[in-house]
Amino acid sequence: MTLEQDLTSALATFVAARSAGHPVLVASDFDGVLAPLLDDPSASAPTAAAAAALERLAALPPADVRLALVSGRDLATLAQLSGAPVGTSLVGSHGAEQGHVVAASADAETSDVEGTSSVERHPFALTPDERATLDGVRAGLEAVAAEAEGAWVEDKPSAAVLHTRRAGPGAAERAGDAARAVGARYGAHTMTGKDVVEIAVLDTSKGLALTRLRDELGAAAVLYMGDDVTDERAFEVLAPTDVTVKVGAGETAARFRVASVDEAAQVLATVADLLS
Ligand SMILES: O=P(O)(O)OC[C@H]1O[C@H](O[C@H]2O[C@H](CO)[C@@H](O)[C@H](O)[C@H]2O)[C@H](O)[C@@H](O)[C@@H]1O
Repeated sequence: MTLEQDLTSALATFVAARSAGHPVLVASDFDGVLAPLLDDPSASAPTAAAAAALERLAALPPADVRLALVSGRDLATLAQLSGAPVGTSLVGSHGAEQGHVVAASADAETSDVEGTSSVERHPFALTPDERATLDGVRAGLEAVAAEAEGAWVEDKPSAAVLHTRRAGPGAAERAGDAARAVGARYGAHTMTGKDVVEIAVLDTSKGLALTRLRDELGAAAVLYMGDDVTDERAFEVLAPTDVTVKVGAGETAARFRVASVDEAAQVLATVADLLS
């Protein structure tokens, strides 16, 4: 598989931007980019090619390249399902949660399957008001799901998500509208993604999270890949000199597009090649 020439050239320019104290930042969404979309979110996993490319990037000197996953998943689930290598920065819940993968320790909160790595989380807590709002939102979405066969609700630390992938098209649309009405009733923050409506009690975005990460790391340039509407917020904050890649169909602010998760893994492998 070969990437289009313009994208390959942009990746070469991207890696060349690094300088002393200013690594490049390779950041990616998880679902639909590293992992194919599935009916059961708990079964998601990176493709073998994506996992191999992440490992190669993580093994390179941090002075040259830093790695980040920026996801709508809650942080613990993202760490567990992605198997992200030690050194990876993690952004969960669309920016509400942050952490990074470290070598395992005895008091680890979240460990990988082999117990070789764990996640160091930045402190995270809701106020009592936010907690009460989240409880109301969750109950509202449960009521919506009860009326739509196949729909169900995913819990996150700062949000609840109505999933409609397994509902029929008409039922999914009605349930989505009802979920957005729940969000409006509580004055919460509503995000519509692929067969999901997420109602969050914190106002965050992948764009804010990526900007914060870029500043923290002093990144010379950023590569970001995403497939969903929520990734547009990340594409929009990046500069024309950064590399933004939309995976799959749909309108986008990204500079480049690849067709599939396999091509997304190829982008990561190409960056690893260029830096090796
Ligand atoms: O930002 P991402 O890493 O892309 O996470 C976005 C959402 O991913 C999950 O839902 C999506 O993937 C599921 C598994 O393939 C699929 O069933 C669902 O239809 C997709 O929307 C996750 O469950 C959500 O919480 C994330 O926000």
